[in-house]
Amino acid sequence: MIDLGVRGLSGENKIQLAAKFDDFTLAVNLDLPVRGVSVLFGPSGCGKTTVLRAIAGLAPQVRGVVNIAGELWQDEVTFVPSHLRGVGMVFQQPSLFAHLSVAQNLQFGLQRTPESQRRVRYEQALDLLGIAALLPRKPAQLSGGEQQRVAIARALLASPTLLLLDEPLAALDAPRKAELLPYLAQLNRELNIPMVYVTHAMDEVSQLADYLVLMSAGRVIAQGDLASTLARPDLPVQFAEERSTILDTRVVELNADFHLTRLAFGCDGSGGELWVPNKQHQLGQAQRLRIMARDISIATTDEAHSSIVNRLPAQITALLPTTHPAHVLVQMSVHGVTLMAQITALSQARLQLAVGQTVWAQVKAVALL
Ligand SMILES: Nc1ncnc2c1ncn2[C@@H]1O[C@H](COP(=O)(O)OP(=O)(O)OP(=O)(O)O)[C@@H](O)[C@H]1O
Repeated sequence: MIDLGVRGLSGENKIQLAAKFDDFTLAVNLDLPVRGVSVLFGPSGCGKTTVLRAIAGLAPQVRGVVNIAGELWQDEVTFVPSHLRGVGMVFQQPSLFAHLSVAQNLQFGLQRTPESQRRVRYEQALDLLGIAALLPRKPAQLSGGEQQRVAIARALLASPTLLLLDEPLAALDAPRKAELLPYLAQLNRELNIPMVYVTHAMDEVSQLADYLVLMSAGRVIAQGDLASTLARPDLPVQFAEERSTILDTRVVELNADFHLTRLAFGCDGSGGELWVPNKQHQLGQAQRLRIMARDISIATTDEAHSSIVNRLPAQITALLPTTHPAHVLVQMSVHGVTLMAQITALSQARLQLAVGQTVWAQVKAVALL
């Protein structure tokens, strides 16, 4: 028997799963927040879909405990059937009813939940996913991205307790994907429906996740809130390239002369500022950024003649080893906001960096999310 280690189930979204297939063993223990987007991220075949299917009640061969929002869906003696779990599912392929119009497909979702229990209004779903103009069309008359938006709206209209999304953007080309991502981010902000989202695309993770679960070979390698999980110095080698700082910033200046936008971050925007290329920004707008640890270099003086625009005064708070001995992680505080740079141990020695020292963090590239 597989030891599930089912102990101390105190939180509301506790998921402990175990399964043994031919050459694959799953043993995961998840503690997901009851709000926001939890992303399961990992390489192909690591077990993400199996976890999602088990949460949905579609993988009876996976044993364990599924306890969502205080409701026990599965344990050693209980197995609530899938249709009674109140989950919405969105897959890689939109799976709309081809013979029905968009409006009829949406009605199908709506009718799954009695009126008194509906938490998502029809107009709200149309609006959130921008599909009002598509209502009379049949799925064959929609682009892949439009079909997926309809599929998401249909799932939402059933007012699920939990929305499960299995690589919903994987079948789309880059422009369609870029078109759909903001809709997903908006759903998270506007609706109080927690989502578990499976992907192996890091751009989706950093744009959507509140909580991140890193999986490898049927196991959970790390889990926690997005920013602190991506910043962990002990990320195993297969995730080390993803090490980064996530910054929530606000647009404070639009510079037309150089086509740049100035972003402020930290408490009340007083933590520091970064210039990024213009991208239809609006003053006051919130903007999430991802800065890869390898894209920050360090100088011990203010290199006024450097071409790097973004130089932030910072204090070193920790020097940490990584999984590769050639590299060192330099953790720094910029007015209380933590930034992380990955440099070589050689540079650390040459610059004689030490905890407490004031340095200049030079940001080479910033990904706007
Ligand atoms: N019912 C099953 N019987 C046998 N093996 C299974 C079963 N379900 C899943 N597996 C195996 O479990 C492993 C994990 O599969 P899963 O689809 O969960 O991975 P994944 O991380 O979602 O991969 P991908 O990103 O490619 O979709 C695979 O090796 C798969 O073949």
